[in-house]
Amino acid sequence: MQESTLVRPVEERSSPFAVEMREICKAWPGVIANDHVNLQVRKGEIHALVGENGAGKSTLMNILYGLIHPDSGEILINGQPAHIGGPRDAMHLGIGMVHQHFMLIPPLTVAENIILGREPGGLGGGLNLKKARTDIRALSEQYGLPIDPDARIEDLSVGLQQRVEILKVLARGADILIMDEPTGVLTPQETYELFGVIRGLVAQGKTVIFITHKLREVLDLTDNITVLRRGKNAGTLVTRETNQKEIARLMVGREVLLRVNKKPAEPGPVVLHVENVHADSDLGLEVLHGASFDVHAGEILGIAGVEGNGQTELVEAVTGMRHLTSGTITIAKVRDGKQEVNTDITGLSAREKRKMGLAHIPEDRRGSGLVLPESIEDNSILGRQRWPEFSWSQVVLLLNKISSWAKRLVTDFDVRTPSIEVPVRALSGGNQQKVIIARELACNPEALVASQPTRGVDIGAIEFIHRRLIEQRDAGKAVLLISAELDEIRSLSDRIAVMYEGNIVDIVGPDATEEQLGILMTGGHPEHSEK
Ligand SMILES: Nc1ncnc2c1ncn2[C@@H]1O[C@H](COP(=O)(O)OP(=O)(O)OP(=O)(O)O)[C@@H](O)[C@H]1O
Repeated sequence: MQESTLVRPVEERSSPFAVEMREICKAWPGVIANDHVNLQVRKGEIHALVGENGAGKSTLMNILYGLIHPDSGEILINGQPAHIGGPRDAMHLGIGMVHQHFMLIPPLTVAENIILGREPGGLGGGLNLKKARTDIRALSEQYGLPIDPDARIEDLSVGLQQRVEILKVLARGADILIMDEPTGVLTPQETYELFGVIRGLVAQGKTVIFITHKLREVLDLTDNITVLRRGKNAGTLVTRETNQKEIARLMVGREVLLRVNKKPAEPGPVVLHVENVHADSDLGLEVLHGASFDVHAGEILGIAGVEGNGQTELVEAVTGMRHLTSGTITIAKVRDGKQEVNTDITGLSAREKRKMGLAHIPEDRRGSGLVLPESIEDNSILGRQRWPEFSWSQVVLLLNKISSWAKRLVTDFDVRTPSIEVPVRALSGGNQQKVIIARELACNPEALVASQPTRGVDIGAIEFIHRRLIEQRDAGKAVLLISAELDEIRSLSDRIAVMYEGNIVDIVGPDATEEQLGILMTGGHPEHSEK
């Protein structure tokens, strides 16, 4: 993807601003999300908007799209002052937003979704499905976004659903596309394809504002970068004149360790034993075909695999969220380097497994990790309400205990929030993830299952989370790490189990190359693998 770093001719770089946001201010209760923020995006460029979780990126983009009203500040679109009272105004100004969480209706077709909410006078007009189909085909062709207009959204992969979102925005006549972490939900292949699409869009005169936490993507794809830090401008950079280290420093305000520092593992006895596990998918088809592995005390076992090869179901089976059709799972307590008790936890519920010492950082933090409308305080004891230390026998004592517990987690894990009463919905993605990690680690587990632990979180938080996982390992815990990021798997794991078509096909050492792993992940057999 190296050739992709765009070096634009000078004339083009000095083209007029498509978007100019001046001195934008927006305060939420207890936090200033945008504090006199400025953003200048030239027509026809890919502009990266980066910053730590909670830096104010989504707030700024929601203001540009009219979803939030700024307290003060000025917006100019194509050099003209603009009043953006709502998304309808934004659309009229040619601004479109590709949301992080798709806004599509799953049982409807692509064409029906694109028609819905379309502005009269836009593509096709009215509810003429036939015309819509033709127009979608034309747009697909023009921008290199092939899609079947009659496919149902629920039958499409995440990558294709995103394609529909992009088409929807284009069909409404958008010239300026805001993309809020579009790669967060994509596989590496889908990301690669998306980059091709984005390059095609700007080649045809569109302007793209691209929010991401992945600095490699910033360097590969964008032309200029605006960095926000704690609600303020931290800097603007020309992509081809900068590097990961400089961007990271601007984002976080200090040097960030981009590689993981760790000493060699000192593995002890087996803590988590998974043997010959079979389980069915939601549709009743077998997805796990006898997966087996052990995780030892004091080691991180990484699971690598192309997404969709049973990793999600494996995590659910191990943590008690999916029924096993056969197989065995045991967890052992290890004290002073020796196994004390070994318990069969195969058929236990998630709550019972947690009680036996199995902690879980779930993949889907918004769905199964947190209760979004509830406070940090309430979320900090989620799954532990029935534990003896939180007994209801002395209510006042109990409330004080929960409050000081939540405060401690917030301090220890650097959760950026004005107070513990704040609903977790109002926290940024990375801070939500920290609440889950704090809660799970604070119960001193024997084994930790960490599923996509750094998805959607910023580099400062990634460094923090990686350090915590290694601390768990060094404290003699067994850590099972599932991640779609091969770099993350390779830098953290002491051994790497490769998953392919519902099975663990091999377990290799930490020095396996990306290429060797890639071959295993696609069903091949490289020569150098060690059990
Ligand atoms: N609706 C809201 N109510 C209260 N506070 C909010 C709301 N939306 C955002 N905030 C707060 O405003 C600040 C900026 O949040 P914002 O979502 O803009 O950050 P971000 O840079 O997009 O973060 P992330 O990378 O995690 O998505 C955070 O402190 C967040 O908790």
